Amino acid sequence: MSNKKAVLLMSYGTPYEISDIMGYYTNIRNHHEPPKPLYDELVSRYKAIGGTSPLAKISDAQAKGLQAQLDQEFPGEYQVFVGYKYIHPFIQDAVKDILAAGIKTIYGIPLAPHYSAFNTGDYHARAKEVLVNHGDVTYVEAKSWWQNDDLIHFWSDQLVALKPQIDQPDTKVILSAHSLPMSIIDGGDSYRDEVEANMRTVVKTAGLTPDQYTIAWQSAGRTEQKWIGPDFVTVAQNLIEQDNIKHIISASVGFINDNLEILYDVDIELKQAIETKGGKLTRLQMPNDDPKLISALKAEVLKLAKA
Ligand SMILES: CC1=C(CCC(=O)O)c2cc3nc(cc4[nH]c(cc5[nH]c(cc1n2)c(C)c5CCC(=O)O)c(CCC(=O)O)c4C)C(CCC(=O)O)=C3C
Ligand SMILES: [Fe+2]
Repeated sequence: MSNKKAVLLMSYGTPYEISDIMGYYTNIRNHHEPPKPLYDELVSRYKAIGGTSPLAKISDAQAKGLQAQLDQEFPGEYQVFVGYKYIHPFIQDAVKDILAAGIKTIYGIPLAPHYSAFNTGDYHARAKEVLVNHGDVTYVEAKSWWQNDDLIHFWSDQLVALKPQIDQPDTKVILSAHSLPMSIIDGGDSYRDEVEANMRTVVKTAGLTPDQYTIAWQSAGRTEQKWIGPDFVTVAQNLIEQDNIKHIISASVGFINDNLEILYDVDIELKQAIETKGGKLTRLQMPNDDPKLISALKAEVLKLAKA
C-alpha cells in the first residue's frame, strides 16, 4: 500500500525502429495486417523523416519534465508512467505496473489535448479495463485540456511574435489539426468542435482579425470515406493561386509534438505543395517538452487531484 499517486500519460505511440512498423500499423488497423503498398508507403514516410519519429523521445522528456516539476512541489507524492495505445509499453501494461507498485490513485491524462471518444476516450477505456477487478483503485480522467492558459499562450505568443508578417496582406495563417472520418463526427464525437474552439481561442488571444487566418485539416487517411475538410494542402494552394497569398504560416494546434504528421505532412508535403506554387511556408514550433507544456500537464494533474 502506497500513498503515492500515479500520473498515467497516454498516447498513440510510435515505432522505435523500422522493424516495428509492421506490428504497429497492424495494431492501428485493428489487428489486420496492412496491404503491402500501404505498408511500403508508411515506411517511406518514416524514412523521409530520418527512419523513425522523435515522438518516443519527446514523450519520455514530457514524462521526466512533469516528474521533476511535481517532485519539486510535492516531493515523493507522484510517480509518472507512460503508456501507448499501439506499441509497448502499452497502456494496459503501464496500469499493471502501477498496480504492482501498490498505488491506489491514478490520474489518466492523454498526451492529446482534445477529447475524442474514438481516440482519447479509448485511451481511458484501455486503462480502466485493467481495473475492473480492483475496486480499491481510483481512476480519475482528464477529458480535454486544450483550454489550459499555458498551452493557449504557447501558440498565441508565437503568432504575436510574427504579427509584423501576419499584418502583411500577402500572408495567411492556416490553423490545422488531424482530420477524422466524417462518420465519427456525425456519430456525435466532440473532436471537431473542441479543435475549432481551441483554434478560435488561440487567434483571439493573439489578436488576429478574421481575414488573417483560416481553419483546415491535415493528414486524412487515403480511404474512400469522407474525412473532415478542407484539407490544408488544397487550402494553401488555393490561397496562393486565387487570393494572392505568398506566405503561409502553419500552426498545427491539433498536436503537441513533433511527429510524423508534422515532420512529414507539414515540413515535407505541405512545404513542397506551397513552394511548387511559388509561395513560402513558416511553421510554428510544437510544444514538445517546453516548460509551458509541462506546466499545462502539471495544472491538469492538480485539477484532477482536487476533483
Ligand atoms: C485524430 C488523430 C490524431 C491526433 C490525436 C493524437 O495525437 O492522439 C492522431 C495522431 C497520430 N497518429 C499517428 C500515426 C498514425 N496514425 C495512422 C492512422 C490514423 N490516425 C487517425 C487519427 C489520429 N491520429 C486515424 C483516424 C487514422 C486512420 C486509421 C484507422 O483507424 O484505420 C497511421 C496509419 C497510417 C496512416 O494512415 O498514416 C499512423 C502511422 C501518430 C504517431 C506519428 C509518429 O510516429 O510520429 C500520432 C501522434
Ligand atoms: Fe493517427
